[in-house]
Amino acid sequence: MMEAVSRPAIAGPLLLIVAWAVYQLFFKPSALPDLPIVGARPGDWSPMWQARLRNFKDMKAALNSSYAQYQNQATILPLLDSGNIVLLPQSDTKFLADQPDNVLNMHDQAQDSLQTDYTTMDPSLTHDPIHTNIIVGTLTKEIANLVPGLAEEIAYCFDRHLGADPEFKEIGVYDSMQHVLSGVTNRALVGFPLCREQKVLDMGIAFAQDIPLSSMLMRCFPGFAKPLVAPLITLPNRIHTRKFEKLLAPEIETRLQQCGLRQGVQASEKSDVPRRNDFLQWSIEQAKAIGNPKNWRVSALAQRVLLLNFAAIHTSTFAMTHVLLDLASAPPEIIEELREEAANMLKEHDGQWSKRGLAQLEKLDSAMRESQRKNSFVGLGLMRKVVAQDGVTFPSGVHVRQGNSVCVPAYSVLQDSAVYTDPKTYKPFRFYEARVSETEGYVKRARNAFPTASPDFLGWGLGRNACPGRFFASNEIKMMLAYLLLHYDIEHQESRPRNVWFGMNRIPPMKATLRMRKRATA
Ligand code: HEM
Repeated sequence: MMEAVSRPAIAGPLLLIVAWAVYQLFFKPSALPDLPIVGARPGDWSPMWQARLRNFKDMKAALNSSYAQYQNQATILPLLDSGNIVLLPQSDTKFLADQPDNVLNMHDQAQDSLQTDYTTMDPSLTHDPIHTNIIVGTLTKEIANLVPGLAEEIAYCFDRHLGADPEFKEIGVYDSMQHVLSGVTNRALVGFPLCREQKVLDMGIAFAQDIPLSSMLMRCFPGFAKPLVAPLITLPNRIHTRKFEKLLAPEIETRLQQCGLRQGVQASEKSDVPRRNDFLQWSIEQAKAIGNPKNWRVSALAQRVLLLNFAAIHTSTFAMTHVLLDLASAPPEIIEELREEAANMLKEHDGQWSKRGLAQLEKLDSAMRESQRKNSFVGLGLMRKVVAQDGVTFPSGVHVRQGNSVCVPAYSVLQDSAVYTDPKTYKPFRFYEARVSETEGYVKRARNAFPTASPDFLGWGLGRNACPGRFFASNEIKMMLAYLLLHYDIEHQESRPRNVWFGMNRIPPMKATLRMRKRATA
């Protein structure tokens, strides 16, 4: 062993790596402002590194102690896999959300956090995120037209994944909701019948799982080592992407031909070609309108669908899992009240699901928002990279230099008794009651609706980069929940299983189960 290490070919690079690590640890000049370090203790030999380890072990304690000790002051939050982040006080939230992309940049930050230059197969797609424009514009506008198809898919998926057993049986909440959401979401992304192809859905779910895992591993390596380790770490991402492309290719080719985007084939004028109304179709039309052939490559179109599977499926599955666990352990009359609200709405609309009908489910909307308040996966809000050459001075007085990352407390505000009374209790009608007491019209009432992003509620982000899929997600989840409550009984739970922290995010207990049975009447 020692003999091998003493060979110049091994000793040379080894020495370089050790020198680099020592420099990074002890001698590199800090670009960070001089602020209290969350997790550091007097007498630490390397406050940043020891704080990183402590914060990694107990993120909740780190956020709680920072918020309690330094509520009106910025701090440094050292994280094991994401470096040292400047945690600004909540009072800086609005300023942060209002800054343009050339001052504070969300995409640069996401590139760092998700390592998209390595974890996605075609990084040019995330550098030119035109799919986000479709989500902000077309998807949101088309919700009303999509609702009937989504309702059909919800019935199909619940039947498939929860079954029709009249006896109570144990259901893995996270897994079953992930499968249902994958089917329902892909109805809007790729349409019927592709959304019923299990292999398509499996690849979407697998890719959505690859990104967090591979990005976490990639973040552990210094820049120079990333290209060396990436081929191994991201092998599953590549396999799932290629399989997904292959599965979608025939459908994409057909649609490209219909749109006249294949040489020698005229756009189809035939009236028997059904008008598709899904994300894939909008992407092809968008590509045609932009006029750049790189956007209508089969791989580009398929990978944009895959990116949205990543953005949509985990987040919505978390939300659905949380609200089911919350409702199962709330007093049983809550479910009865929500069921009655849904049944009355459907009766009023001749048994048909519609966007207008869904908007009437204000109690259910409130139960969903309250569940997000209690459980949102967003531990740190509005994570942005400082890109302005001269850095940024925040209203709280701290100056942060270019290249550093900033964020504001999200979890801590959602749990703050000065903002939300009795924050530890799940109060399903908290926001409904606030909506009912808002006397000044639509805008104020909308403030308490599930998809509303606000400085006190950062579960969707805030400002120009706030989640563009939130209106779709909120209708989709609401319809799923209403359907589930109307068609299934959920056995009451004495206590709610606890959430877990995964890095800086909070996630539901993945293995939690609930007992459910199909109801005789709906
Ligand atoms: C309950 C479900 C969801 C939650 C809680 C959620 C939450 C979020 C959050 C916190 C962000 C970052 C915002 C920021 O940093 O300011 C985000 C971004 C994003 N979300 Fe969602 N999301 C959900 C569902 C969806 C769905 C269904 C879609 C698409 C159909 C979607 C598409 C996106 C996209 C494309 C971005 C990036 C926006 C950009 O690049 O500016 N999300 N989401």
